[in-house]
Amino acid sequence: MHSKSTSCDTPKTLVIASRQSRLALWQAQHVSDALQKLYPEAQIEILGMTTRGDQILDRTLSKVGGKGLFVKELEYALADGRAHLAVHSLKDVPMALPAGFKLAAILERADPRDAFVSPYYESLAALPAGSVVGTSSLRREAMVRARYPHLKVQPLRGNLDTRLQKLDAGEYAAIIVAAAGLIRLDLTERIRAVLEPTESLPAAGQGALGLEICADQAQVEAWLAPLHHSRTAFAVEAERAVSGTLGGSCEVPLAAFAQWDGEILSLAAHLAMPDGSQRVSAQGQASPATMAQASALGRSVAAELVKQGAHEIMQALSSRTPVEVYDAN
Ligand SMILES: NCc1[nH]cc(CCC(=O)O)c1CC(=O)O
Repeated sequence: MHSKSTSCDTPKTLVIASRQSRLALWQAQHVSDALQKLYPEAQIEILGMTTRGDQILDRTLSKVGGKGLFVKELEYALADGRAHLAVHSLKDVPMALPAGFKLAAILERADPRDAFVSPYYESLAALPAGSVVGTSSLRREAMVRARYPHLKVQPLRGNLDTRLQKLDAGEYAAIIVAAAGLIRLDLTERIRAVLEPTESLPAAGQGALGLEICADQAQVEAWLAPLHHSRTAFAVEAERAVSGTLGGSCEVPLAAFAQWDGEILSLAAHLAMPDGSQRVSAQGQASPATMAQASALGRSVAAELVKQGAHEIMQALSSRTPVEVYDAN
């Protein structure tokens, strides 16, 4: 059970639920360090867990599971009181959390960009015709196929270390992964080129971490509040609203990226067919002062995508043969 909160305003113990991949554990440790700094007296523990998504990595994940597969076990630990919070890559968190859970804090975003990794070539543009690029993200696949139709895209599964091993084994000429993951794992030197948002628009939430708790744990929420970074939270709220409005899941090649310039939040989004054949895109700007206003920005950009034919693309996508697109990190 959760230790009953008393009137003390510092925690005695905080247990962080985490998946067991190297990236997930790094992220949990990062949050643990930040909490320890805030609460030097507290005992902070990481509870490593294997999720269903991790267990069936070697097999093809059905369309049914999706992002939820990687967060559910962590939510059971929260609900049981075995852990007070769970750390997630926000990109992997479904738009709507199950009843009884909430995101208590969003941490300041790290590098949101995609990274080009190759032992052989310095950029996508330098790859000879017919080169095989590894990625299991439909968004990245659509980008490569639209911009570099002479390249081949092949699925690339597994956590970051596995993906790098497959690259080094010669299965791919290059791979595209999130810069943030490589930077966190001290693999920055593997990045040959970062892809600017104008070239590869990031996925909603990429590079940001979210702390999930039981919705009724107001005391835990208050303890986590100092870690909340509200400019990041507004940006990712706008991005996630695009995805939420379109009914986006990890099966959808949707990009949504919001960036602050002074008091202006600019949001760009696009939805593409993975073969690069069709694409709708939209932008919007606002000066949100509340999460609701940030979300409204996302909904208006989504509405523009719909006007341009997003539903037709979604329709075409859903009639494709399901492919494995999800990667565990
Ligand atoms: N899709 C899996 C995933 N989820 C979070 C990250 C990286 C870290 C982040 O975006 O915060 C990755 C790896 C990748 O996309 O290459």
